[in-house]
Formats: sequence, C-alpha cells, structure tokens
Amino acid sequence: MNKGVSFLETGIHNTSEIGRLKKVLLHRPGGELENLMPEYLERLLFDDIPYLKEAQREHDAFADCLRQQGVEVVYLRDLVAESITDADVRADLIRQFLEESGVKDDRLRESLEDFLSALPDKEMVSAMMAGVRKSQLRANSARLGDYLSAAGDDYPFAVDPLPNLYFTRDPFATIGTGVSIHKMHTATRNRETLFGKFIFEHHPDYRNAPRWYDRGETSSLEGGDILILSPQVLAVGISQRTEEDSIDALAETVLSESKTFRKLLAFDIPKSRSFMHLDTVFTMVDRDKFTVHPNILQQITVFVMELDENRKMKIRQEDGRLEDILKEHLELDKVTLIPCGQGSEIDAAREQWSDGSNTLAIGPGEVVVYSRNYVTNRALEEAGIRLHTIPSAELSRGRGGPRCMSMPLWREDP
Ligand SMILES: NC(=[NH2+])NCCC[C@H](N)C(=O)O
Repeated sequence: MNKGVSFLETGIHNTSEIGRLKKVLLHRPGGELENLMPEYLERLLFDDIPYLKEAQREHDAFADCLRQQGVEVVYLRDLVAESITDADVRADLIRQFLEESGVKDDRLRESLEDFLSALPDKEMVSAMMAGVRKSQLRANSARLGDYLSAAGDDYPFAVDPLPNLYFTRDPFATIGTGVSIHKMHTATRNRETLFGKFIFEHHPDYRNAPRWYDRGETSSLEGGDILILSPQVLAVGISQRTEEDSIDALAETVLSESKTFRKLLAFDIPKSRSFMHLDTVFTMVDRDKFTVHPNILQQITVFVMELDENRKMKIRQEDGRLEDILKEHLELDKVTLIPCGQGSEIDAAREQWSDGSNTLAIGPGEVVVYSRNYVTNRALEEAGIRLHTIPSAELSRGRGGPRCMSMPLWREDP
C-alpha cells in the first residue's frame, strides 16, 4: 500500500502496536482536574485528586520525550478547535454538548450558551472539558445567581468536568486507516466521544476516515481494549468496559471493510476496576514480546473470530497457553511474556495498579513507561527492551499509563 497516499486520504495510518510512531494525539490535563471533589470521585472514575501543576509538568515531560524521539504531538483541544470550520458547526457543538451534559432547565441552558459562545474557540473547548461551576455563571449574571439560589439545588456544577480526557486512548481508536468512535461504559466518559465525532466529521485532515464503530451503538466499546497486534490481527478485550456485542459489530466491519485485517482475537479478562481494559494487563513491547499481569494469566480466555469463504463470521475458543496462541496467530517462532512485577505477586499487584503493564511502544522493542514501576521496568530491560522513563507521581492517580494517555494517528508499518 502506498503509505503517503493513504495518509493524505484519511490522516490515519495505524497497523500495529509497535511500528515506529510518527504522530500521536494527547490531551494535556487542565481545569477538569481542579473540578474533582472527594464525594464525586468514584462516579468520575478517579481514586484520588492529582495536583494539577505537577500533573501538567509530568505530562509535558511525556510529550517532550515523544518529540525527542521524532514523534509529532498534537493535542485534542487543538483538533477540536480546528474542527469548528464555521458558525453552524460551532453552534451545533455547543447545542449537542449541553444536551448530552443533561442541562434541562431553559434558563440555565441559555446562560451556559451565552457563557460558552462568548469564548474564542480554544478557550471554549477547554471550558467544555473543564466543566462549568455554577459560581462561574453567577459571576456572569446576577439574575441567574438569584434564580440558582432559589432553585435550592446545592450541586456545585452546571456542567460536570471531563477529568478522564487525558486518557485519549479510550473515547475513539484508530485502526488501519479508519477510526472507531465509542459508546463508553459510563455516562461520565460518554461525552468525551462527542469531540471525536466533531473531529471525524469536520476536521480537514481527518473527515475522510472510514468509521468502524459509532457512538450511537447500543453496547459499549472502549479504546483501551483495542490492540493492533499486526496489520492482519486485532485483539479486543471483553472487559468491564467492552461488551461482546460491540466486538461482534466491530469484527464485522473491520474484517469485511478494512484492507488488511483478517482475524480478531477476543480476550475475555476478569471484570474489575483494576483490570478495566485489556491494556491494563497486557501490552505489546516488540514483534514477539508482550508485558502481562501474571496474577490473572490463568483467567484469560481467547476466542478467534474470522470470516469464512461465504463471509460468515466463525468464532472458536482457543485452548492452551497465551504465548502459544499468540505465536500461532502472529506466525512467529517464539513469543516471550514479560511478567509485570518480575515474578513477585506483591510487586505485580502494586505496579499493575499504577499501570506497570501499560506501555506505549514508539518502535519495535522501544517503549515509554512510568518511572514508579521500577520492578517491571527492570524485567523489561532484562528482556532487551529499550525504555524511555517518564515521571508518574500525579498522572498515575487517574489509573492510566503511557498507552492510555496516547492515541496514535500515524505509525509506520511494523
Ligand atoms: N486505556 C486505559 N487503560 N485507560 C485508563 C482509563 C482510566 C480512567 N480513570 C477510567 O476509569 O476510565
């Protein structure tokens, strides 16, 4: 395939986990983290409140590390702002955003519309991401302030924050030259996918990308569950966040419409908060090497999905060890699994909780990892993997690592 042409056509080229990374989408955490309150943490999928200034410093170190390795970094806020191609698109974005934010009261909605409309594009997108405090609207209009006080509702937000946005891996995913836009498992994250919808409908560089899945579907699918093992083989987790029905639908479109993919391996993993996505327990670090959380290895079941000669989906369960299953389907001589925590049950559990198994490959055998997971990192190094280590004290409090915090837009073929 002519890479140059495909890149110009859809803006996306992502046929593996490990091909040299050329362009990646990040989100620098912003005001949304300062709208976290202890009583709403669980609903907002956080376990603690990161210190924003440090989280931004760590995130900038992540972006700089990628740039130093020749990766072009683009930011979600900028892509959304660049998708606002005219006044109608802008009005549409505001309208849909407020509708999906559950703003029902007319006066409140009008006041929010005024508030957002008065901001320049980038600031408006940041304000949507951060959420809107009622106190910000009160400051804008004394009359609305009286009304809000009279309404007797002491919930402090007119619009909730979107604190999980820095995990750009999840709301949509690039696969081959196309994209799947997701229906998220929780209401908290579902509004994030609206930004994806606008980018892939309006952004001049990305609006031609084929759509493998859409946010209007009824079952949930999240990007942390989607791994591109090779240009032919996709892996998708059946997890706390991704349902079997979604995998059936994704397999149907990707296997029949994409140029290269021939098989989908569905990984059934335990459904729990600490293993929310497949990429929290399993990531690819080289052509034939993977890092995996050893404490759940026995609990993973793999199903193979393929279209037969009549283009009917065939599904069969694989038995045997994970390394043998991977070896067979990736047509390799040998596969090495590198256990998170280097064989210690305790170190594995602790480091997996802070995303020790969640590596971002920027080329074959070369990955970005969190500094705090030093036991796992030693195991990776001993297995011959080259590490780029980034600071992680604050970012890790959101329960996601370097892979969760990145969405590749363009990788070279592996
Ligand atoms: N791809 C990932 N593993 N993403 C991690 C997302 C973490 C986020 N707090 C959530 O619960 O949704």
